[in-house]
Amino acid sequence: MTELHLWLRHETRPTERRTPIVPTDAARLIASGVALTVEESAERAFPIEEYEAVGCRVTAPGSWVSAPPDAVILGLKELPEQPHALTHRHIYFGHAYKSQPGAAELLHRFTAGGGTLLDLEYLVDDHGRRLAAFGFWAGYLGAALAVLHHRGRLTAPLTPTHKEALDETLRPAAGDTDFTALVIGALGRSGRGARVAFLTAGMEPTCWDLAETRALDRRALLAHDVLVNAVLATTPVPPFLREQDLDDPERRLRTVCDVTCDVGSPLNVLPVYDRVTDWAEPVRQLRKEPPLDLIAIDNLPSLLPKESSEDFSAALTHQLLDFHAGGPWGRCRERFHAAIRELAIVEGESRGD
Ligand SMILES: NC(=O)c1ccc[n+]([C@@H]2O[C@H](COP(=O)([O-])OP(=O)(O)OC[C@H]3O[C@@H](n4cnc5c(N)ncnc54)[C@H](O)[C@@H]3O)[C@@H](O)[C@H]2O)c1
Repeated sequence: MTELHLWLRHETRPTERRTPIVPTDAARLIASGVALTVEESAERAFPIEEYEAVGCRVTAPGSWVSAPPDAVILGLKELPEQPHALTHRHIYFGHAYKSQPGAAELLHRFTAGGGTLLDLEYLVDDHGRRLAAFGFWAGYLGAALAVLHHRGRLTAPLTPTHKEALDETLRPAAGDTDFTALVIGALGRSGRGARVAFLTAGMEPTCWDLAETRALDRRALLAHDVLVNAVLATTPVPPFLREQDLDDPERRLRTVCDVTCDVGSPLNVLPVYDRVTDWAEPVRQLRKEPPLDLIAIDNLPSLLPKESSEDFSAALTHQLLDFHAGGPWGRCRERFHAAIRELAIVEGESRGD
């Protein structure tokens, strides 16, 4: 029996319909003794009544700011800008440890209030493997959008949907011509999702992972019609595509979906574009002749909010049922304290202390 009080907050992003805990897992948590408060949310893909029915306490959106001090606030994406000082423990994707824009400001908010960030990206097992992630659905959607675009069936703006409806559009139709596809990072979560989507679309992609890119065969890469990049780069490697490859008249490649979206990072393996695309305009033309179109959307799983939430929630619930000071949560806490120390050093140096 754990004495955890979780507070599931409403997401402030208007397009965010996902949630880290779905009602069936809320029931599991409550059955194990967790107190669960859930904020109402018009956007969440799961109605509040389903949480209420399994014993959650329901409260107003944004009321976490006055939650009891021992409550652990749970969400996915960014916190609102107010209040400035963060006093609680917060579980969510803070994007604050890689010098991202706004990272230092966020860490200052935590130090100002004495709160703690338990960043979901850093919830890892003893081998450093992520314990809860949305990667599979990112890859699934990335490949699905690439197929639909390549077949001339992608309509914008994109809106959240269900897997059955998406799969219906993915299945090959009369008049569709065959094409070849390559998934790089094929052994990872996103890569596996991409492979499953291609199979649903009636095709078997070429699959590359670390072993196949060690001595990169760019000619073979450019000989595919569609590329889905799903790598998680941790060290710089030679780029998969360069500007001169885009101008290569022999290039067969026509559609690129960059699930990785590492734009501007020194680890970017596709340094041939400078900004992501979005739901309103999912596709950008990188070259007219020979044509090359890019899809680089950084919130792909939100397009299948129900399925991606269900998977994520199952994995996270498993960890929340074992919420204690050590293990994966202890590592999250240590990572947070390390980030605070690094920030103090960097700011000390920049002041010339
Ligand atoms: N666009 C989105 O909405 C979205 C959502 C979730 C994740 N992502 C991104 O997708 C990427 C993959 O995430 P994941 O959860 O699948 O990671 P993962 O760790 O499960 O898989 C990454 C795979 O890439 C492979 N890889 C790494 N470097 C490689 C290289 N040089 N050549 C070939 N393969 C290489 C690894 O071996 C691994 O199999 C990450 O960059 C992540 O940030 C994007």
